[in-house]
Amino acid sequence: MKRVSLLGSTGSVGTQALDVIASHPDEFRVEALAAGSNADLLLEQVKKFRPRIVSVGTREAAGRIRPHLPSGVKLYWGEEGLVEAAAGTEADIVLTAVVGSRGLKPTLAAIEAGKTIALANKETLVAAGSIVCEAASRKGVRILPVDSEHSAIFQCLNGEPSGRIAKLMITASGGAFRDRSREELTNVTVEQALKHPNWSMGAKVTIDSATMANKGLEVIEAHWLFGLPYDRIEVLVHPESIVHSMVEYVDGSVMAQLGSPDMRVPIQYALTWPDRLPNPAPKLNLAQIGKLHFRPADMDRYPALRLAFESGRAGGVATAVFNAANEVAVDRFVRGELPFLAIDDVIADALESHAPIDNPGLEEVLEADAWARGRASAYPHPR
Ligand SMILES: NC(=O)C1=CN([C@@H]2O[C@H](COP(=O)(O)OP(=O)(O)OC[C@H]3O[C@@H](n4cnc5c(N)ncnc54)[C@H](OP(=O)(O)O)[C@@H]3O)[C@@H](O)[C@H]2O)C=CC1
Ligand SMILES: CC(=O)[C@@H](O)[C@H](O)COP(=O)(O)O
Ligand SMILES: [Mn+2]
Repeated sequence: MKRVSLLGSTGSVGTQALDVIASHPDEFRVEALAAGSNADLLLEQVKKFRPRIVSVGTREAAGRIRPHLPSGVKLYWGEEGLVEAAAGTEADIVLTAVVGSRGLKPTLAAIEAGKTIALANKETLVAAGSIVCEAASRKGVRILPVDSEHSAIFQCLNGEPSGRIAKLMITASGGAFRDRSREELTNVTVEQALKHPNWSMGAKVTIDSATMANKGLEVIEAHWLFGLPYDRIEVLVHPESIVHSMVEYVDGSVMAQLGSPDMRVPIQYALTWPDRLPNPAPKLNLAQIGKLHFRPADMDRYPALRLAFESGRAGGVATAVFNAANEVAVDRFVRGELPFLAIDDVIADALESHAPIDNPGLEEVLEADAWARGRASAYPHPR
């Protein structure tokens, strides 16, 4: 039986992870659940999965949930609560499914405590890939990908050494506005941007899909997970989201992983690896789908993707700046403070004006993240 701590249990990945866990009750036991403010759903989850530790985002949320918790369940809140849920239990594996670079400290704490990481929270690797990977390798801890593309690559690699890989091909749906030109994006609404063509996901990653900042984050995530330079990571627009990514080997052979666009498959694979178990996701019917399409990603159409490659190549704190500026820009777009196209401008502005630092330590990454948040928050509101 694997013992699991789940960070972000009330979100899209979190709830699907609990579906997977509930469908294999003899395989998993939930040690900790951490969420932000959705106290009602968290309480339901606590009653069903009986974790030993629960954490919520704020003191207020803790006050709301406290009177209803079963006896014996320890309650924490805030950044320290996330760290406690990640590292303060007997869990074997920590599934990190919070949004944003707030996942960094708990992930590092879990690694230091020797836990296997099932990583959905890609922003953590983007903000501090070298620090996280150094810690994981020093502690002998595995980071198992949950993100669908990285799970696909992990499955295609199947343990092959990196010397045999020619390149990674990461597929991208093209997001909510893939059939529009850039000129047609001037007045798009939040509601339109939240309509992903293939996946049902949380708001932030759905907006990131529409700008392709998500693919940019995933390119950087792949660089750290699989150790390939950026010129051997390619992005292909694949509108059907059936091929989740591919690996080309040095002999020209290409391995692809296919499946219905359903996150329960990669979530479960990270939890059961190296084993596989039945999964309730709909099975693929290729005869019904008939055709699959691929085209190169246009960096002028999707500046956030170009900026992600540039920040990845620049290294140091540039990717932390890219990520933090994007988080703030998306939040400001969702709150109606900025137009959709300004998201790219906010990221570009932060990257142009940041102070580069090579080989940053954790404090320097956190400072760069905070600086970029301040810069992006002050980016002028259009008249
Ligand atoms: N959704 C998907 O299919 C995929 C997502 N990912 C990645 O996985 C991560 C999660 O995405 P997704 O599930 O869509 O996001 P959601 O927005 O659906 O969920 C986010 C989770 O984080 C919790 N949270 C928010 N603030 C805090 C806080 N301060 N402290 C603790 N928990 C907090 C939320 O709690 P609450 O709701 O209670 O406030 C919620 O449980 C992201 O990094 C995303 O890029 C990767 C691949 C696919
Ligand atoms: C399901 C998943 O992994 C998301 O990150 C997905 O990749 C979003 O789709 P696109 O970014 O390809 O639109
Ligand atoms: Mn993905």
